[in-house]
Amino acid sequence: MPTQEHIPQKFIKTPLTVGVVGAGFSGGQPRGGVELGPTRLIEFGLISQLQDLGWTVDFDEKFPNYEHLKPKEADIGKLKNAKYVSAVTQSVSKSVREICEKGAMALTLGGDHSLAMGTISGSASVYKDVGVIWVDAHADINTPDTTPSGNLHGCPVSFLMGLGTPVPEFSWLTPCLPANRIVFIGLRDIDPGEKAILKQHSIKAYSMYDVDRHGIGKIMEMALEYLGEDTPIHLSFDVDALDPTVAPSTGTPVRGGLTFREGHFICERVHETGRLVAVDLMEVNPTLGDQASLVQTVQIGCSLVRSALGETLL
Ligand SMILES: NC(=[NH2+])NCCC[C@H](N)C(=O)O
Ligand SMILES: [Mn+2]
Ligand SMILES: [Mn+2]
Repeated sequence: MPTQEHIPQKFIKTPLTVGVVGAGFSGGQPRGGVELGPTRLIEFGLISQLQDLGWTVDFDEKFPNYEHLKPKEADIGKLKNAKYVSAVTQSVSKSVREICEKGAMALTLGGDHSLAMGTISGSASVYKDVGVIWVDAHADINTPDTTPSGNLHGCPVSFLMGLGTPVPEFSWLTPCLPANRIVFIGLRDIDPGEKAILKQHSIKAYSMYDVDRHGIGKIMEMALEYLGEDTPIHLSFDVDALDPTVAPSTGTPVRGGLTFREGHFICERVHETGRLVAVDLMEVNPTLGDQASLVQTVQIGCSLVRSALGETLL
């Protein structure tokens, strides 16, 4: 039974359907455990919570297992696991595209943030003018040339934009995200090469300084105005955007992050536009920290998704 009335959705067909991609993949970074994110989110009741909000949930109980895509020689130069990341994100891209083609909302549960190469290329193949709201402590815009770590979860945005030296193994990923179709919110840990890229391409980015200065309400109005009135929106939410006291179980925590309410407000405000077409919830690593940290982080993951799909306080 729907517990509340829905804001009219401009791009999603009724009856409202959400297609869930459980992307248990950790190859874009070195810490194990983030591949268990989707399993835990679902164990904590996410599917039925979305049904309670009135959504039809299209979800294949058996998670896509990506092991069979794992090549023997995975690295390419300093890019760690690049062949593996390429194969998995290509598969995720197809899943997200198929969901969007049906007029359903695509919800991808990560897994590490390299998966966004797949999710955003998938949504952008259906919605050509999609605007991305990227909520993260990090900009994830290192190129193969600038990455200090070689971890591809720090690189998806540059791959989607086609920046830096092309990597032949990623030739399936044609640039689909112009620099003026993304807004960052929550940044506070940017590598020098990333800073230069953000400047050079005049990319719209709100750091935690900006959130403190203007307040999250104003930041969201500016972000939405920047992307335009009619544009479909893809929300890519890295749980490490939240302060580590709020969401501790994540691989690259950075202090000084978004509060519980600021994180939820972003999701609520995006829902309210009626133009959300895809959501990513990334970097929940239920193996980091103690039991209380795990429960707290997984629960907040579920509630962020609910807010993006229409849960309201009143
Ligand atoms: N999705 C993330 N948590 N990304 C963290 C990236 C950290 C760092 N900038 C790197 O390139 O390695
Ligand atoms: Mn991050
Ligand atoms: Mn990220």
